[in-house]
Amino acid sequence: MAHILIVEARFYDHLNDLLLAGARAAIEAAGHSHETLTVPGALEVPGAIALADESGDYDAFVALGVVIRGETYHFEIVCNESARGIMDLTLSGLAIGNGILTVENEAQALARAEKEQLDKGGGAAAAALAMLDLRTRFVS
Ligand SMILES: Nc1c(NC[C@H](O)[C@H](O)[C@H](O)CO)[nH]c(=O)[nH]c1=O
Ligand SMILES: CC(=O)[C@@H](O)COP(=O)(O)O
Repeated sequence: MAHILIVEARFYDHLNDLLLAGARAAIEAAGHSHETLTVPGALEVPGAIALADESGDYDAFVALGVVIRGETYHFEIVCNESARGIMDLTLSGLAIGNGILTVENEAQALARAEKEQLDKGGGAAAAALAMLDLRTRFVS
């Protein structure tokens, strides 16, 4: 059984609750355990994963959050830099699924966060487990 850390950027409570439900259901359906770490926003997710990995307590990570475009360029920064930070950690060998939504409005976020619709939380958990399988296969 693997132990998964879900790192959630809790910027929109109701949307995160939906993403968490999907991710947790997917992890439990696969027979694994999980715990959740909450950070303020998407920009803090890569650092939190890196710090948590230092503990050696986790086999894989699921990043969750919602970034909704506002009035300024900050949307691009938050989206691109959180994704880049997560990708850098992936390329360093961590098993991570990225379920940070980057959307134009709340309606788009809801459709993607709800388990009964696009279930991006569950999809990110599945991706993390797939990467863990690869890590187990290729890294002794
Ligand atoms: N606007 C959103 C943010 N912004 C906050 C940043 O992620 C970060 O926490 C802040 O800049 C302090 O370092 N974060 C989200 O997750 N979603 C947003 O819509
Ligand atoms: C995605 C964001 O950072 C956003 O919430 C910021 O809004 P604004 O660009 O209107 O300051």
